[in-house]
Amino acid sequence: MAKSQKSYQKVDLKLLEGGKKLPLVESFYSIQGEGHHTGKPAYFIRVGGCDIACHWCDSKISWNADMHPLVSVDEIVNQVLNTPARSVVVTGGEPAMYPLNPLSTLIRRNNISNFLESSGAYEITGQWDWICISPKHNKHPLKQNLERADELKIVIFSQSDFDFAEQWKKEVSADCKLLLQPEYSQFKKMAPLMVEYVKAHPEWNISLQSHKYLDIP
Ligand SMILES: C[S@@+](CC[C@H](N)C(=O)[O-])C[C@H]1O[C@@H](n2cnc3c(N)ncnc32)[C@H](O)[C@@H]1O
Ligand SMILES: Nc1nc2[nH]cc(C(=O)O)c2c(=O)[nH]1
Ligand code: SF4
Ligand SMILES: [Mg+2]
Repeated sequence: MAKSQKSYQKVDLKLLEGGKKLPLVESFYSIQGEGHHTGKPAYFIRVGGCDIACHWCDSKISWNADMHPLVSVDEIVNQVLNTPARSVVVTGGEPAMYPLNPLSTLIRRNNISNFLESSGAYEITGQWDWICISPKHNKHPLKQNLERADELKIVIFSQSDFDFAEQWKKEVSADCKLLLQPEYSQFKKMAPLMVEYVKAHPEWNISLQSHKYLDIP
């Protein structure tokens, strides 16, 4: 059967040797485009595999883990060390589907900060300097992940997502950064509503996917 790009194929966890290897979609040195740390240089590690299937996902290429090679975390982190990067963003796909202890530990052992981007729908393993949770309608985040989130980033696709955002705000810590991010294709429609919402609810801030405007990965 041909490998499908846009369908989820579960990777055999045994092949990952407890997280010493991970399916790697891509890795690149760029600028954190989203969220509280927008504008900071960071090395990105995009892990393959996600079964959550957000219809507007901008990383559908990553859904099928089978499409991407298993790469050792040593090799991945060695690539980081060939750059001046001081921070690493681990994203996907849904990276929390995998044991992340070996990767998170190795990044930190090299005195590099590690940031995680996750839907929060799976138990997050590893030690992280910054956890961004972006809750999804298809599979809700786990309570324990919300409690340890440094940043809550809600994608605003339609008006009802403002209520969705308020629902998750109740579950995060008092110092968690609260961000609303326009779904990219709905920018023109939702951005003006978001501006009014944030002016009326100043605990929320706006996050734009600035890398898309800078035309960088
Ligand atoms: C591709 S996801 C990977 C990490 C994880 N699966 C998650 O969803 O948080 C990275 C970030 O991009 C956001 N995102 C994905 N597609 C988007 C889109 N079309 N517009 C705005 N944000 C998007 C997600 O909500 C998430 O915060
Ligand atoms: N520049 C840049 N910043 C990002 N922040 C989060 C991203 C992601 O896909 O998780 C991302 C991304 O894909 N590119
Ligand atoms: S959870 Fe993240 S990677 Fe998975 S489909 Fe949604 S946006 Fe894409
Ligand atoms: Mg992205």
